[in-house]
Amino acid sequence: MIPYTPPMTARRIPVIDFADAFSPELARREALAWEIHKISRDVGFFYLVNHGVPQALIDGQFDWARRFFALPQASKSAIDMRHSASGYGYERMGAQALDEGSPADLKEGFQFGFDIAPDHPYVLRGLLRYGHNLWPQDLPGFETHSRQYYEAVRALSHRLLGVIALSLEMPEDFFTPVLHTPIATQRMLHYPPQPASAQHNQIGAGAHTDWGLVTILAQDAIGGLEICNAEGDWVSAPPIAGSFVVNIGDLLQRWSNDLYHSNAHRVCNVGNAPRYSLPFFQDGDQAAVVACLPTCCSAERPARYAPCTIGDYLEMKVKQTFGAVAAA
Ligand SMILES: O=C(O)CCC(=O)C(=O)O
Ligand SMILES: [Fe+2]
Repeated sequence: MIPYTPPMTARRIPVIDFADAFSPELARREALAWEIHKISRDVGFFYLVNHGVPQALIDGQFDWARRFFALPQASKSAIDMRHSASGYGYERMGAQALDEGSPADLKEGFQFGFDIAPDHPYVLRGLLRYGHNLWPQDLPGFETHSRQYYEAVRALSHRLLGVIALSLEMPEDFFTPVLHTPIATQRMLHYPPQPASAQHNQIGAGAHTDWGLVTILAQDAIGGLEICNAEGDWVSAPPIAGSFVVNIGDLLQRWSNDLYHSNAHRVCNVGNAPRYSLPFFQDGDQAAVVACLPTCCSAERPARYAPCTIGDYLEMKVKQTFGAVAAA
């Protein structure tokens, strides 16, 4: 059992060396898990270095992001996510308000997901984020490279969730069945410099928590990501070359009975140059039920949430953050 203690206040986001995750020695993986345990109970955000994803692959994906967003608006609009039965494709500027009730975010995006057979029951049932990827017609090579990047980061998410399972005193393979047919979404985001005409509280990405299990974010050298710590202070997460920024999502917070924190964060691009980022969201299988882990509850600390499926939770969040803007 992991007894509850209140979160501490982070002033800066810690850097985790992930090399030991690849060690054949369980004791090394467990020591790493303990580091992740402490951070996840505190700020729920960390930088990951020595993560095993080749830098050339990351740099290449940023190059493709710049090329994609430089396409004519008509090419991007032709694959608008509203044309995809599961919400993949191009997200036009102002389509989403991540901070519910705030003005629309000052970002445009592109998202794609798990490559699943078109006759898979999840696709036939029209479930959110299964199948129906949309790719631009006039950007040869984009899909191939994006798929390579996706598979490398997806593999990293599996290893990370193995360590996270250990960190919660669960078997290392606890999440494996949940990762077989996942909602796993790669987003590519473009934030123009914050315009003088922005409305009150209108920024690149409004304050929000991430919804899934873990997020693995590559950010370029521009900066602008900020994270809310346990005291409610916003601390910046400046770019660190070669790192990913990893954070715990809402579903893991629920699974761990609030032991781990899915912390709010936001983006404001205050400089003069455009900012690009590549967040990957590992959310797990829509059918998986998220119910308090046995290691995270006790008579003194009963389960705080009713069990829910991953699919139901994500569908609610999509409606909240896209619905409000679409209706406006
Ligand atoms: O662009 C970033 O750095 C963060 C984006 C983000 O928080 C999100 O898409 O959930
Ligand atoms: Fe986020």
